[in-house]
Amino acid sequence: MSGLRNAALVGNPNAGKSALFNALTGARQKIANYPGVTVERKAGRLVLPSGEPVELIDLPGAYSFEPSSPDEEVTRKVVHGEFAGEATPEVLIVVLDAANLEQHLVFAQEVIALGRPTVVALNMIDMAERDGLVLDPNALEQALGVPVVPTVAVRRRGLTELVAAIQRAEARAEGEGDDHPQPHLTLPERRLAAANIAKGAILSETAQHRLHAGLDKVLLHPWLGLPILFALLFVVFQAVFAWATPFADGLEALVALVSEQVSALLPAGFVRDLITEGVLAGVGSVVVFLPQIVILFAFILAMEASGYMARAAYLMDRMMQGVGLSGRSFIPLLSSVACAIPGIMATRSIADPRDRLTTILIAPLMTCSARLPVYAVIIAAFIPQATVGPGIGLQGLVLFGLYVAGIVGAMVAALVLRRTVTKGAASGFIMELPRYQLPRLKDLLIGLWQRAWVFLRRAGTIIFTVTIVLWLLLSFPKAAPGESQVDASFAGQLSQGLAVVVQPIGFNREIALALIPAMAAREVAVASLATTYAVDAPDEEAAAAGLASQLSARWSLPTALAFLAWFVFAPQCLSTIAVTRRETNGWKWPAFMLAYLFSLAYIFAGLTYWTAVALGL
Ligand SMILES: Nc1nc2c(ncn2[C@@H]2O[C@H](COP(=O)(O)OP(=O)(O)OP(=O)(O)O)[C@@H](O)[C@H]2O)c(=O)[nH]1
Ligand SMILES: [Mg+2]
Repeated sequence: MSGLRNAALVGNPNAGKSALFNALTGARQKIANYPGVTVERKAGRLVLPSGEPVELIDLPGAYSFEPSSPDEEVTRKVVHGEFAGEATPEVLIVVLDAANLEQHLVFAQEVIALGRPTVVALNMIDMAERDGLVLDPNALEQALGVPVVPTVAVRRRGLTELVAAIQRAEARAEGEGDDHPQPHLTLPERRLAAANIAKGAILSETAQHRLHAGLDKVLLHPWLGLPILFALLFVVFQAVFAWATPFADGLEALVALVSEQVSALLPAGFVRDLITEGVLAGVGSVVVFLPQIVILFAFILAMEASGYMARAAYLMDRMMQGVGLSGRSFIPLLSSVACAIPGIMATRSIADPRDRLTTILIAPLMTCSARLPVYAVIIAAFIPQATVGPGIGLQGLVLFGLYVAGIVGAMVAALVLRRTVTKGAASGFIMELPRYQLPRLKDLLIGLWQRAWVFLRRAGTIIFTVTIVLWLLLSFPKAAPGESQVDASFAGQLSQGLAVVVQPIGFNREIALALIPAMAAREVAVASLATTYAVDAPDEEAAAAGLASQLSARWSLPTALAFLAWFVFAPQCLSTIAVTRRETNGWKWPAFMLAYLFSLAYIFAGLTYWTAVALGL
């Protein structure tokens, strides 16, 4: 063979190929702790102990020779000698992550089966040791039929042995025909073999490592994984209602007590009404949902800290591919459960611009925590506290349904967008799973405190301000005797036009009135309704009744259901629109987002209302 001898580093992403390449050639390839760092071939020079130079090629990581992304395509072409201007590598150096042996052996077998002179670098031995794994390189060598050299690329351990093995392989390449191509196994066969080979090569593992591997077997099971995820989410929403009720009742009683005290202490008039009808009724009606927010986030934070959330993204990947997105969109969408704003910012990690735009456009459909008070107050007012099965509360079930409606809406929207406005194919997704960990109580409490604080600060700023402005607009001008105060007020008159528009979908005037200030923040809808009914109450006693009982007395069930459907879709949040403008550099996409979400909200609220009316609910 003429020219320089050559050898190529192949293996799964994040195995340490580039780290080995740098250590062997003195190059400075970028290495980083996530898969997909190297995306093109890079060549360097390695001098063998015999003094002969070899061209060493660093390749992008791949999971198989059936490429699913452009970087994997590069790997396949180079190895098969189809890469223009590149000779077929004589020697293949398979790099394995010793701590993820079973996973990495799947592709390794495919490489070895080519029958080319091959050397296996059993890399990251240090990580395996840290995990409590003791490996037997000889057993691995026997099973694979090629030399295996343990290495720690970043500490240059095992490099001399590896270079010696490469030299022997180059010598074999000269002889040619030493290694025989092996029969091609199918993917399931290779998976099974990988499991067996890994088992044979692992001398001992700690109980903890076994536990974690066992957990993954169940939680990531192709059939069981998703049902377990959904069952878990179901439990979360049950808990949001079941556990929060006593605390929410307590808070509500406290707000009522303060309101009573204020009424008793202050003389009747402007200030007293402002405090009781505006601040306490309005802001108080939102603050009582603090326990629910805290419970929801306790679950989310625990799932994140334990390492389960990354696995949920992994599970969702297939489903996301089905609608033209990848698992990479999962984390931004999941953050949107807290709030669409950090969710939309998190899309910066999505490389494909169309993937990213689609994710931004559907992020507001994920149920953000600002919607929780809206949902919760309507559910408390209209859905009985019944159980529909052993331990399954109807209220929690409805809440779960609303979250699912948001997710389904987002997926359908993505599907449609990917076929129309943001046309394109799904891009691949790879993700290394983090270690399982018991969440630390202190971190959990800090996280919860931060969430609670964000919620309370919103109540004390945006919601407080908007509610006071609304109260002023509702309270003036004063109604003539016999006339309704809301009818007579500025706010009442202002909302008249909107009331006509939303009347066909079953919304009454108070809802129309609530929709405008709720653009500032969704929770304001609750505060606004509470303030409106407090101002409108015929007497003190009616005014003091909680918002839920006011609603159940004044609204029909179809109206309440239509209101819920509206909030699943409506983009009632100016900050989300603003952040979309910033992230997409213009008004085109936020305008599009507003238009399609309001249309969906109107259509689904209307459908819900008229279906409910037709069913005689
Ligand atoms: N502890 C330890 N870390 C290693 C070892 N080898 C590589 N790493 C680290 O593992 C990470 C991945 O290494 P890379 O060399 O970028 O992996 P790669 O196989 O080139 O990955 P892609 O280019 O994505 O295919 C980096 O953070 C390295 O510092 C090792 O032997 N021990
Ligand atoms: Mg690399």
